[in-house]
Amino acid sequence: MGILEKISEIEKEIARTQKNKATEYHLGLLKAKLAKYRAQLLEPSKSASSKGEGFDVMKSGDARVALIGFPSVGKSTFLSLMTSTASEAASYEFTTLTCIPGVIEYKGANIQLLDLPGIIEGAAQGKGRGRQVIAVARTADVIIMMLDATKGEVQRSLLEKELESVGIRLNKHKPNIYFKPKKGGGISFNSTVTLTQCSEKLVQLILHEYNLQCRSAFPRRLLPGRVHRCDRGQPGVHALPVYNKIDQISMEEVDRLARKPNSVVISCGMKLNLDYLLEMLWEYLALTCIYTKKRGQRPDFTDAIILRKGASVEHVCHRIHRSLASQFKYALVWGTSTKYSPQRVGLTHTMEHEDVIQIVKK
Ligand SMILES: Nc1nc2c(ncn2[C@@H]2O[C@H](COP(=O)(O)OP(=O)(O)OP(=O)(O)O)[C@@H](O)[C@H]2O)c(=O)[nH]1
Ligand SMILES: [K+]
Ligand SMILES: [Mg+2]
Repeated sequence: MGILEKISEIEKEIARTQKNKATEYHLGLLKAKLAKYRAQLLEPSKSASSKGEGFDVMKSGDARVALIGFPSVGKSTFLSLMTSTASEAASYEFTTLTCIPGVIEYKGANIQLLDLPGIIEGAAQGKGRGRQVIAVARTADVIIMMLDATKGEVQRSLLEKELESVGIRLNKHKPNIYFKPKKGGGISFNSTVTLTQCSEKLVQLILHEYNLQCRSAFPRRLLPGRVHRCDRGQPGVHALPVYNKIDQISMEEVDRLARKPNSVVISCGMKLNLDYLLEMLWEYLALTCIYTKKRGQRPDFTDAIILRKGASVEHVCHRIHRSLASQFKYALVWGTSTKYSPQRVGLTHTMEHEDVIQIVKK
């Protein structure tokens, strides 16, 4: 039996099982199985990826951003506008059939931007190219959820549903369950709220289904009737909702969309608000630019070291040279991360955006 058939079998069984106290465990297990199979749908299949379908794009640059959305919302138009790569755009759906990479150069960073085919409802279950598209999306640091401003709110919730069903975390939620590897093995159960709809035993069964016995679980909040995906500590991908084509709607409507939490409104056609989108993207990516300086010389502002937010002096050392950290004596740092400029710091000092660093070796 293929995965799709297994999924539909389980869905049927869930539908015909009466929901009550006696069937609670059974239903919980069915849902856990369902979640497991759906996740398997996204695992890259050897046959699909080797056929040169253009989905195996090499990661390059300092970060990766994927454009996800329904057909004809303007993903390719956006890529062609923001990068030097041209991706064919047209007024018919499914113009783009592969993954097309471009590079956005911003604040000294090279951000890889991926144009992808439009997804359709049910993409998560493997409809259309959904499976490949979502597999690429999972490799991105940030997803731009592109929406057509003329299409109304329903589009956004459909897209969010697709992404959430495959465990792509959207900004509004914190993960409900997370895991920390535990050396001794076994499951230790902890909840930070009173459990009214589920019990420790059910959680243990679900975790067992996921083969996670050797990890400890800390469910924060278990919602009735829902099995939460367990991502085995994988960091989530953050999604930024962007409404395109605002040139087609009224000012009132633009204003309403722009005020929604975490949303950005743009028009690729009229090049409106693209700078703001880049700023938001930069914040979502949380990258930090560090400039280096040699003793007695001015900082080199032409060549920044791009690191994740929260990076330490040690991270900077590793980026410059593999063995630098072992020869490290101290560093002088100028910028917002220090009280004085320059300040003498050690390897654990946390760098901030646009700090200047001079490393002194032993
Ligand atoms: N009015 C208006 N039209 C736009 C805008 N951006 C894109 N379009 C048009 O929307 C249509 C679809 O654009 P594409 O860039 O092909 O959209 P896509 O999301 O890549 O589509 P698929 O690859 O088919 O999924 C084209 O006719 C574009 O010219 C915009 O800001 N305003
Ligand atoms: K199109
Ligand atoms: Mg396209």
